[in-house]
Amino acid sequence: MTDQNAQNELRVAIAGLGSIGSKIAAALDQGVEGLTLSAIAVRDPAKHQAFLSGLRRPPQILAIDQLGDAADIVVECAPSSQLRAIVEPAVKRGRAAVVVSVGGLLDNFDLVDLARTNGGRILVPTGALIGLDAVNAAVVGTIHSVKMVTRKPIDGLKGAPFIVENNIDIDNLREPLKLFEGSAREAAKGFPANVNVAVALSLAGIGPDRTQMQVWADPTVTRNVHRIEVEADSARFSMGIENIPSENPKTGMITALSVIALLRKQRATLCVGT
Ligand SMILES: NC(=O)C1=CN([C@@H]2O[C@H](COP(=O)(O)OP(=O)(O)OC[C@H]3O[C@@H](n4cnc5c(N)ncnc54)[C@H](O)[C@@H]3O)[C@@H](O)[C@H]2O)C=CC1
Ligand SMILES: O=C([O-])CC(=O)C(=O)O
Repeated sequence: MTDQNAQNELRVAIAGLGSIGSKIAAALDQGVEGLTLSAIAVRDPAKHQAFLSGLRRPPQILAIDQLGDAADIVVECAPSSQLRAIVEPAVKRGRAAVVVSVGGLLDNFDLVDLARTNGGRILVPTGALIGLDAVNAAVVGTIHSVKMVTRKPIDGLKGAPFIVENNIDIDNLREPLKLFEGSAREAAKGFPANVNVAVALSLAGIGPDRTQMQVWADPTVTRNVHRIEVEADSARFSMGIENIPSENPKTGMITALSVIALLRKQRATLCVGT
C-alpha cells in the first residue's frame, strides 16, 4: 500500500472481540478495499493476545471511550450495557458508530441527537435479519403493520431477563413454547441479547411500539429463526431467515458478515441494495 492510499483509507475501530467483533477484525485485517483496522477495545487484553498477534497488522489497543480518537468508524460489538460508553464519545467527535446491540439504542436514543449535533452518524446493520431494504422503501409510503416471530433453540435463550424474572423453565421443553407477545420495545427489555433484530426492524419501519413480535423457545429448531410479515400501501411481503448460531448460541453467524458488508459499502464504487 502506498502512503497516499493509506491516507485515503477509512480507519475502523472495533469495541469487543467476541463472536461478532473477532470476525470483523479478521476480515479487515485480511483486507477490505478502502478500510483499515486501526484500533480495538477489549475487556481483557490477555485473553485476546493470541488472536491479536496472529493479525498481519495488529491494531492499537485503546480504552472504549478513546476509539473515536483513532478511527473514522467505531463498530460496537460488545454487550448492550457498554453501548453508551462506546458510542457517545465517538459521535461527540463526529465519527460514525456502527451499532450491533441495537436494542440498547432504545434507552439511549438521545445519542442520535448527539450525533446529529456533532456531525456524527449511527449506522445500524441489517445484522441477523433480512430485508430492511424493503422496509426502508415501504416506509417512504405507508406501512400498516409489521409482525415478527422469533424462534430460538433453548441454548439461545438461556438467561434472558424475561425468562429469569418469570421463573420459566425452558430446559425441559419438548415442544415449542410461546414466551412473549408484545411490542418490539417490550421484547428488547425482556430479551436484550435475542431481539436486536426486532429493534432494527422497528427502526427501519414503524417504530418499536407499533412493531409486534412473538418470541418462542423451540426445542425442535437448531437455528435462530425469524419470520416477518409486512403490510404496506406499496406491497405486502413476508421474509424469513434461519440463522446458524455462531460460537455464541444467541448470535447468528450472518451478523458479523452483515457488518462487514456494511463496512465495505462505505467505500465501494458499486453499491447494490438500499
Ligand atoms: N444486530 C443484530 O442482528 C445482532 C446483535 N447482536 C448483539 O451484538 C452484541 C455482540 O454479540 P456477540 O459478539 O455475539 O457477543 P459476545 O458475548 O460473543 O462478545 C461480546 C464481547 O464484548 C466484550 N466486552 C464486554 N465488555 C467490554 C468492554 N467494557 N470493553 C470491551 N469489550 C467488552 C466481551 O469480553 C466479549 O468478548 C450483543 O449485544 C448481541 O446481543 C447479536 C446478534 C445479532
Ligand atoms: O442472531 C440472531 O438470530 C438474532 C439475535 O441474536 C439478536 O437479534 O440479537
